[in-house]
Amino acid sequence: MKTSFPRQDIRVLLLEGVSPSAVETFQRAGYSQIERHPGALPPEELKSRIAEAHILGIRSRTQLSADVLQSARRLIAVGCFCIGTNQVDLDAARALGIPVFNAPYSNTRSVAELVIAEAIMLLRGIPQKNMLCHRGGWTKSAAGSYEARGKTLGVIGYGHIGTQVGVLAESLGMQVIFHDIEAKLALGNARAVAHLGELLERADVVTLHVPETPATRLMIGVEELARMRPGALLINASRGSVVDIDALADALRRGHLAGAAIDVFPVEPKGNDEPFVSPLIGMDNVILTPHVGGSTQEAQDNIGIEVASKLVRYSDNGSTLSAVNFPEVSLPEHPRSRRLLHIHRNVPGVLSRINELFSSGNINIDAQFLQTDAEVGYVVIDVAADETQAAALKDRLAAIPGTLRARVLY
Ligand SMILES: NC(=O)C1=CN([C@@H]2O[C@H](COP(=O)(O)OP(=O)(O)OC[C@H]3O[C@@H](n4cnc5c(N)ncnc54)[C@H](O)[C@@H]3O)[C@@H](O)[C@H]2O)C=CC1
Ligand SMILES: O=C(O)CCC(=O)C(=O)O
Repeated sequence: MKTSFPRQDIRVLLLEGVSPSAVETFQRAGYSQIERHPGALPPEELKSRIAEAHILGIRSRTQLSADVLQSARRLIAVGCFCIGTNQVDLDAARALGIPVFNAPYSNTRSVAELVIAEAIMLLRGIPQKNMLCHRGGWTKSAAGSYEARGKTLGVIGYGHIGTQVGVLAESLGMQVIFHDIEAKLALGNARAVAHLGELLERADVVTLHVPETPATRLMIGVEELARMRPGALLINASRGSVVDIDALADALRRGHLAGAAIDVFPVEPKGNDEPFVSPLIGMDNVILTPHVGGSTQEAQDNIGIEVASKLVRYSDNGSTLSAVNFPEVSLPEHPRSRRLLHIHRNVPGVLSRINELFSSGNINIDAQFLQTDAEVGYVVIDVAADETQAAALKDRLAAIPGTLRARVLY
């Protein structure tokens, strides 16, 4: 397997309409083999395409399972051009020596703005009024229409997005309560509640901002919906797996909830040419959006630059800073040395074999960096060697038992 290349030989595959700003970032760094697809690929095509790619960029729809990743023989890194990384089997990627990067803040504000807009629209009953006007009807009435001021917003998951939503909601005069599994600094006048049930019982508007994890799967089901106040509103711009969508449809049909705004679904179309199917279709009091919480020009431009820069930095320099599944190493430049990267299973004996290789060969090490986690070790070695010597060293490193990936940087 060839794992060391000049930049112009590195193949970058960008799926799901990743922003052109990513392409420009790669090009500016000297990468020329960049392929960009507007949608996600079906599993079999994905497998055959990533077998040839060295760097892969995806958004939320591409499922990188352990099985798919097995096909990625040449892959050196994955970039999730979004916040969520639940679509990637991160452990499987790590076990193959593939770091995964994301953009943890670039679309935070976009999601928060949409959520606040939806809260106001739902409180005013605008979705129903809008639909009726489209059908030639007219409901000029204040019934069921409320100001946001003075209402209680319940934020579930008080992280980057949840806190932004809270700050914006307070500026409208809303009272903010939140529930999180971690102890969180409450911003402004926001208050943590004792447990999820209390939040559901007190909030006029409940908004979800948790990641997809085993614990958040179906965290809002029949019982939780029943605990919400009659006439309350639910907003979900987190992940579709978090809400029992059939139970939600039932609560809306029965009038227990007055409305909902849903951006994420248990099953989402792979691209804009696939049909969207949901039990919520046809409900006038529900705002349905096609997973666009983070889809603004500003967010996508920033994400493109941020994630592509991280991938370029890893590819050119070996830095794994802010990788979500990998030992993090922030590396200086290496202007006068060849840099060798060695990723291995963190088992006894590998490091001594590496050091032995250099000492027995009488090779001068300019600098060495090491970071490990429970499963993976990442060693970076700068040596005074010419290109041929460095390539030979890389081959000998790759032959050490336990090696996952070995690379020499140009
Ligand atoms: N609709 C869209 O386009 C977008 C959706 N998202 C989704 O929003 C999620 C949240 O994003 P961020 O705020 O940036 O993440 P974050 O990691 O900053 O915050 C998540 C918060 O949820 C909390 N949490 C985790 N498990 C929990 C549980 N079981 N119960 C209560 N709280 C729990 C965490 O402690 C953390 O404070 C992302 O993971 C992603 O799935 C993110 C961006 C765009
Ligand atoms: O815009 C996207 O592709 C996905 C946005 C999202 O859900 C995320 O950033 O986690």
